[in-house]
Amino acid sequence: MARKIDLKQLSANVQKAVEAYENDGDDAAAYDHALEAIQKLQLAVEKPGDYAARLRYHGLQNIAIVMLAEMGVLQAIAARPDSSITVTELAKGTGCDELLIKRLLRQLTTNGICDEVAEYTYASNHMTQVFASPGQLAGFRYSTEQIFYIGSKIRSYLQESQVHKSQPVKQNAHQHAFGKTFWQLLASDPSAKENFDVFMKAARRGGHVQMWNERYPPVSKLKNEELKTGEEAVLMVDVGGGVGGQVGAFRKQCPDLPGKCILQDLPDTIKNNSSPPEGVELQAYDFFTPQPIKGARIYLFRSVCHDWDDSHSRQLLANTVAAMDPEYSRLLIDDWVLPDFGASLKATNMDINMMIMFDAMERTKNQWIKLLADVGLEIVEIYSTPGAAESIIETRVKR
Ligand SMILES: C[S@@+](CC[C@H](N)C(=O)[O-])C[C@H]1O[C@@H](n2cnc3c(N)ncnc32)[C@H](O)[C@@H]1O
Repeated sequence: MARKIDLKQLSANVQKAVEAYENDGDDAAAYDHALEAIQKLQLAVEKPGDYAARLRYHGLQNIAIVMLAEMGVLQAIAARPDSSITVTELAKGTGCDELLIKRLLRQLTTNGICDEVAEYTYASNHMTQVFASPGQLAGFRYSTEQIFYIGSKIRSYLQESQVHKSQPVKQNAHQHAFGKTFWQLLASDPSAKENFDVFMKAARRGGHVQMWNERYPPVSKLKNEELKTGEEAVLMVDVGGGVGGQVGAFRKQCPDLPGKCILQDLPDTIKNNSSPPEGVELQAYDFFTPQPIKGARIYLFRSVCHDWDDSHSRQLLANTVAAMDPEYSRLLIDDWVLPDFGASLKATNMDINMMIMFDAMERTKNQWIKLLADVGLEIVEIYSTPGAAESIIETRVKR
């Protein structure tokens, strides 16, 4: 039965939502509402077959972006923010084939990633500047090299594993495709490892990411607390903190608070960290072993548990819980807290990403409560910022 759709109402909704966004471009909720209204209208207008084709060929856009980035074309356009550039100039400047550049840029301009201002002449726009940045390009490489490859094996994965029939997972989809876990792959492939670290360090969700300390109001009250002092006192440990963007931002915000700030990650990540954050100590640490830093004020796990299934998450959390001072320490999780109804596409994308990479997941509030209780933690408060993807879950040792 054909659905009855009130296009007039949907376009009136768009107008209203866009006006609200125009009035306050910094209002994250207004931004989300505007995009949601536009998407509803687009889906109401678009014919199902066209929508299916759009999704089917979506990956080709990622492929074109990666090719143009490898060729240096995207960066060359972005390097000229105030003037246009012809295909002949691009071919000369990059040493790449003119016809290939024309074909790939035809694709990119239809997507608005740069502008076609005259025949075979292109200009950078606000999208080009962001898309050509190292962090975004690392993200596109990750999607083509990791996600697409797993996608090419997903049917054989289901057939062999029968996970969809609730069979226990012996291998996750990444292992099935690559013959190794994601972490083993990074350990054996320095270029994939470097790419992943660049991706993680960047504002990978398009510049809307706020650092944890901007989304966790109690940071501003730390100065009023009686914090531990002395050589051994530790203010914050960023566990599995990657290259240290989060702990670095915190140290910068609170340079005068007593206690060390420590960045922990796998030995290779620590060894390869060429620009460690100022005022932060680096420590190689495997979070499946006992936490060596006892009684820190804050232990942060940002985008860590979502990489692991419940059993591994319990192990890695328990290692730090054992090191906490029950009165003084707080363990913070910075991850998605999914709603039980009406999850966004951003959230569901990340959940499926975690499923195929790690047989892991983004969790709902009830799933977090259960997982944290299993390791002896209780939730003090969940801080969610409008427009931000993840929430900060503040926990303490159960009383
Ligand atoms: C998704 S990244 C998140 C990085 C960082 N917290 C952030 O939000 O940008 C997960 C991090 O966990 C680290 N990791 C993976 N296995 C680990 C282990 N066994 N011990 C310590 N860190 C580990 C990875 O090297 C990576 O830096």
